[in-house]
Amino acid sequence: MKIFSAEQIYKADKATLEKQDISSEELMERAATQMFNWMHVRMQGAPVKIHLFCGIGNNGGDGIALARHLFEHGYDIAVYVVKYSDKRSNDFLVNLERLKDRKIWPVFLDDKSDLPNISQDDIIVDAVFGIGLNRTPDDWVTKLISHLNDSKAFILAVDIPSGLFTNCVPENLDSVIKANYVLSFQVPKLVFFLPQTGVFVEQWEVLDIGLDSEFLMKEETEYDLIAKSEVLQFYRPRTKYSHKGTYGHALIVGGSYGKIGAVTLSSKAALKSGSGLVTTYIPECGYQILQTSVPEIMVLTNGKTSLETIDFDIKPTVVGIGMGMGIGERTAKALTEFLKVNKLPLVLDADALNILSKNKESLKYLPEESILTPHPKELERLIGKWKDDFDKLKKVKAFSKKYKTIIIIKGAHTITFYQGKGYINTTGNPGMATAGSGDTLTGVITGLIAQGYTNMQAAIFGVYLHGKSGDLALEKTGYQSLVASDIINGLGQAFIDLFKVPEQVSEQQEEDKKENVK
Ligand SMILES: NC(=O)C1=CN([C@@H]2O[C@H](COP(=O)(O)OP(=O)(O)OC[C@H]3O[C@@H](n4cnc5c(N)ncnc54)[C@H](OP(=O)(O)O)[C@@H]3O)[C@@H](O)[C@H]2O)[C@@H](O)CC1
Ligand SMILES: Nc1ncnc2c1ncn2[C@@H]1O[C@H](COP(=O)(O)OP(=O)(O)O)[C@@H](O)[C@H]1O
Ligand SMILES: [K+]
Repeated sequence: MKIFSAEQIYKADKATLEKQDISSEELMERAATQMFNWMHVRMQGAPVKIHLFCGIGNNGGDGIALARHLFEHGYDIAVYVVKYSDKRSNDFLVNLERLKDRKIWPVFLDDKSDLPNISQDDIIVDAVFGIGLNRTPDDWVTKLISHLNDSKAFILAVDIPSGLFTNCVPENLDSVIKANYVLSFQVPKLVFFLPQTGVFVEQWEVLDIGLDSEFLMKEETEYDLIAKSEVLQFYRPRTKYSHKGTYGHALIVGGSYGKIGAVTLSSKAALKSGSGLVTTYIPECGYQILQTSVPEIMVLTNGKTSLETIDFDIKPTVVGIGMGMGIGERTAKALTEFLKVNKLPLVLDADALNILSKNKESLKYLPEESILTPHPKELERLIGKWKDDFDKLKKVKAFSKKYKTIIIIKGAHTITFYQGKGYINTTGNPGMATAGSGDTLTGVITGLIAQGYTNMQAAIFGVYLHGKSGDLALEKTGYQSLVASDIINGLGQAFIDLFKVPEQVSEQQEEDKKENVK
C-alpha cells in the first residue's frame, strides 16, 4: 500500500473531484458517512455520550457532518467548535448550517472558554486539525488537547490525531491527541509508523472514500507499506526436480568466545528460510557447539576465540557477516581485508557494522546493494546522531544513496531503504525486543538471497517473514517469553501463512490478537 504525502493527498482530492465530477462537499459527505457507518456498526445505538471537537477547516467539517449523522440516528452528542482561527473552510460552513437546520447548536470554544467536562466513559471524536496543520497550535488549544487526553475517554481521531504534522515531529508533544483509534481517509500517513509520532496512534484503519484510483495507482510515493499482498509477488515456489544446489549456499561469518549463540541463530535461520546449504565460519571455540546444536550445518573455523582472517575455499552464493564477531583489532583487519577482495552479495549486521562505523573508508568496498541491518545504536554509529525521526530518515536516505546500499532500520515498523524509497513493514511485535532476534533476521535475509531472491526482495520479504513468524510465535509464548529461537521455529508457519485466505486487512484483527495475548 502506498503512503502518500499531504501534498499528494490534496492532489488526489483534486483529481477525484474533476474525474468524478463531484463537489468537495460531496466528498466530505462520503468521508462522514463512512465514519458514521464505522461507528454505528460497533455502537449499535448505545447511549454513550459522544463529544465531537471540530476545528474550522475540512477536518472540522468532517466532524460536523459526522455529528449530523449521529444525531439523525439518535446518538447522544455534544458538538464543540474549536475556534483556533477566524477563517472557516466552505465545506465546514455548509455542514455547520446543516447542523443548525436540525437545531443543534455547537459550543464555540476560544481562549477564554472553560474546559468542557468529559467523563472517562464518554467517547471523544477528534476533528480539530487534519493534514492541514502547518504550525504549532496556540497554547489554549494545547491545553484543550491535553485536557482531552487526560479525560481517559476513548478518542476516535478523524484522519490523523490532531496536532500531528504529516512531515515533521511536533515540538510540543502535549499538543497532540493520543488517539485510541484513527480513521484515516483512503491512505495511512507516514507518521503512524515512526517511533516518535506512532505512539499517538494506538490503532488505525483506512476508510475508502473513493479517491480516484487511477491517480492513486500512477502516483509514485516515497514510502510503501508492506503487508502480505506486497510480499506474495516475490514468493519463489519450489520446483519438483530441484535439488539442494538449486537453493544456494549461505555462508554465515561471525562469532567469538561467549557469542557463538549469535551465529548459531543466524545459521539456523538461514537454513529454516530455505537456503539449500549453510556453512558457518567461526572461531574454533564454537566448533562443537555449532555441530551439535545444528547438525544440518557445515562448519569452517579460523582463530581460537575470535576470527583472525576471513578466507575460504568454498563458493557460497551470499555471505551474512558480523553476528557476535567482536570488534578486536585482528578481527577488524580480517573484515577489511575480506571486503577488499569479496565479490559476493553481503548482509552485514552487528559487529561488522560497528567495525565499518570506525573505518568508514572501508564502506567503499561494499558491493552495490549490500544489505546493512543496524539496530538504533548501530545506526547511530554509522550515520551519526539525528535530531528526530524525520532527520533520521533523511540521513539514512543520504547514506544509502552515497554507498548504494540497502539499509534496514530495525525496530517496530522496520523500514527498508534503497534508492531514496522506504518500505515500511507491518509485521512484528514488542515480544521480539529480545536477544538474538536481529541475528535471526540476518539469517533469514541471507537464506533468501541464497535461494535466488534479489537483495531488495530478500530484504523486504525477510523483514516481513521474520515479523510474521514473531507474531505467530507470540500466540503461543506471550510477549515476555518470546525468544529468538521461537522466531526461527515459527518461520515454517510464516511461509504457510502466505497462502492462507487473503488478509482482510486486518491491522485490527492483528491488534486484537495481540491484545488477547497481553
Ligand atoms: N482527500 C482527503 O483525504 C479528504 C480529506 N478531508 C479532510 O480534510 C482535512 C484537511 O483539511 P484542511 O486542508 O482544511 O486542513 P485542517 O487540518 O482542517 O486545518 C484547517 C486550517 O487550519 C489552519 N491551521 C493550520 N495549523 C494551524 C494552527 N496551528 N493554528 C491555527 N490554524 C492552523 C490552516 O489554515 P491557514 O491558517 O494556514 O491558512 C489549515 O488549512 C483532512 O485531514 C480530512 O479530515 C475530507 O474532508 C474529504 C477528503
Ligand atoms: N517493538 C518491536 N516491534 C517489532 N519488532 C521489534 C520490536 N523490537 C525489536 N523488534 C525486532 O527485533 C529485532 C531486534 O534486532 P536487534 O536489536 O539487532 O537484536 P539482537 O542484536 O539481539 O539480535 C529487529 O528485527 C527488530 O525489528
Ligand atoms: K483529527
